[in-house]
Amino acid sequence: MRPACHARTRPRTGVRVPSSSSAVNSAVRSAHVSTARPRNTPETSGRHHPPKTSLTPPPGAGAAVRHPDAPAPGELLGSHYGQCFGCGADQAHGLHLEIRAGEGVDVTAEFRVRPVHQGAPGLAHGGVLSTALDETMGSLCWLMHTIMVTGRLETDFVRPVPVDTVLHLSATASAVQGRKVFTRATGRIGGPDGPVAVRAEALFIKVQVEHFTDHGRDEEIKAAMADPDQVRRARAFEVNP
Ligand SMILES: CCCCCCCCCCCCCC(=O)SCCNC(=O)CCNC(=O)[C@H](O)C(C)(C)COP(=O)(O)OP(=O)(O)OC[C@H]1O[C@@H](n2cnc3c(N)ncnc32)[C@H](O)[C@@H]1OP(=O)(O)O
Repeated sequence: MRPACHARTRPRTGVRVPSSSSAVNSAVRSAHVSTARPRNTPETSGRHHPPKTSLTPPPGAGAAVRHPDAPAPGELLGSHYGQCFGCGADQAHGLHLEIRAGEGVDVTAEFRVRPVHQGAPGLAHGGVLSTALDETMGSLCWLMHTIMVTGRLETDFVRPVPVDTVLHLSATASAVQGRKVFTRATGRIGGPDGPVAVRAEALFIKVQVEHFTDHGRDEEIKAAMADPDQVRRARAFEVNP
């Protein structure tokens, strides 16, 4: 049940489509690239959170703890919501991640990049790769029996990921402090021990189920609450925080 929005900021009007590869090259070369560093202030970010260091667990943060009723190691976690872009089976263009529990507070998953996930020709879109990492880290909530949402996510894109590549994902929760859960993830290509193509660190914030019911669009919330399986899961979270 997570919102996934992509705002297109580039104006569509007045864009010339180059007709040859040399025209493409010159269009690329002449693109204006700003070197100004964005300021991260309450005015520009909307919130007053320290940027980089907030992904590093502070001294005194505790270890993430595997819930006694967490899925067994190797068990498929299943989708939390059929329409989820990351794990839902009902999303035609979604990532269809099937995520498995690890032995600690960790998970693994595989993601095959499809043509609908392209950014550059033949290559996965970086935002899609971030989504795969985000979803994998978000699924750690099942191992801790807590509900959490992404507060901050930082991705390193180390290698390009071609279409049809299987990205071998793994994620772990490194620490917990109050409502903050510190996580990290990697995506490898060529096998589970292959070279790292993408990696991320993220800060998840524990929330109550009202985070979704208060803010989600009514029709989806009503449908989700009418689904007995969703209700069972939401209740399980509330009685086993
Ligand atoms: C029916 C139900 C079914 C349920 C299904 C479950 C599905 C799960 C799906 C998973 C899908 C996959 C996952 C997805 O895609 S989840 C979708 C993407 N994420 C969101 O939409 C979240 C939107 N943001 C919010 O709602 C609020 O900002 C939240 C809830 C995150 C915090 O607002 P809230 O008012 O509650 O808390 P707070 O502001 O007092 O902050 C608390 C603490 O956290 C620290 N902090 C906060 N933000 C940041 C930041 N950016 N950098 C650094 N630090 C940050 C903050 O400093 C403070 O620290 P401290 O002062 O305590 O030290």
